[in-house]
Amino acid sequence: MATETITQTNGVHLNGSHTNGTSGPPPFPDDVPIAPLLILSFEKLRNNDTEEIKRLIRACEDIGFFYLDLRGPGDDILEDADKLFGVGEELYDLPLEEKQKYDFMHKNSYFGYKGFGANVVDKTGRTDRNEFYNVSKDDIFGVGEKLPAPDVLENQRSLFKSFMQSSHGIITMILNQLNTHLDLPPDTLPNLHRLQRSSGDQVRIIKAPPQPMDDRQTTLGEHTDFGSVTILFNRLGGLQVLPPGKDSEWCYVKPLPGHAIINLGDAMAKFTNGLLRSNIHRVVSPPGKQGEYTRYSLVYFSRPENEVLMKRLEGSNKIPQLAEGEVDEEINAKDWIIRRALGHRHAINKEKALDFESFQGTERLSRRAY
Ligand SMILES: O=C(O)CCC(=O)C(=O)O
Ligand SMILES: [Fe+2]
Repeated sequence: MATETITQTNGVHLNGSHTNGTSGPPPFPDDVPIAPLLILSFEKLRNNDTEEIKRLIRACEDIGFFYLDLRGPGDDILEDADKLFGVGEELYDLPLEEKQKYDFMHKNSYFGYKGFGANVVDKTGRTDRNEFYNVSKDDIFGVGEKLPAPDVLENQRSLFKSFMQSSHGIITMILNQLNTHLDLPPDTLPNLHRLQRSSGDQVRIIKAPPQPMDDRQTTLGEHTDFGSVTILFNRLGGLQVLPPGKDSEWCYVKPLPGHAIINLGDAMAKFTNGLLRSNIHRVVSPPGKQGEYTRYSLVYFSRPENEVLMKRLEGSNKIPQLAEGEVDEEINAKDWIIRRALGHRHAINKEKALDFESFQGTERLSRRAY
């Protein structure tokens, strides 16, 4: 598929709007529980709008998820995202044997392809219902190993580079705002996430086909993200978050055209000893009639540079002390992410893949009741 023709698929404009009432996926239903996430403006945040920054802090402390309205200053990344959804469709149309050539788990790498059902999603041993492909930022920026990739991806390196650069820019802005709020020494957080240094940053493109009506299971098991800040583009529903609180229930995150969904990961919870929240989420079948359609999603995961330790940061009076007798594990971001990302791959872990505790990130912190 040529890049010029990928702006429209199944009657749905890839920015999420419905273009005709007949052939495209139906709108997100209005009778399912929806997470009340704050909608923040990229424009206002970048211009240091005081009220918007307060809302950012509230979102990062309370639930660790928010929408970011990208329209205007983020039009470039919105366009890149549209194109990458098209690239994703081409990628998953490749024959399975071709895609499997790019599964690098046996080399202890989580970059490249993960086949349908390759991860265990719960303690009973059920497996996931999606395929995904991780493209490494270090590879695209020439600061790490160049991995083999299919032509549909090789031919789009400049598109990946542009999308990664914009994503990294948005994340740096968010990290700067959090750095100021936390009273950390200037640039502490951005300096742990430099674009030209080796890290586990990656783009992920996910495909989840429609599931049979009578057998709809979790597509992507519940988890917290492994790194720092995640930027997510959704077209169809299916993402759910478990808000804080003892009796809380899973709520859908409704996709909004022109907006990204942003969430914090384990590193931000570890750096701030739980002051900032890395919230549990999962993906299920898209709700209502959307469940009859293939769900693609696009993600940028930012992670601390490889050698950064996943522990409470020094230098801020706002970050709570560790509890008496508590010590942070001495593990760097690289090993943390490998442990979490490859832990549930049953082909390399056999029965160990069911030992969920040993691959946990900050889920327990996320489950804390207020
Ligand atoms: O597909 C989505 O909406 C979310 C994916 C996700 O949570 C992940 O890949 O970590
Ligand atoms: Fe996630």
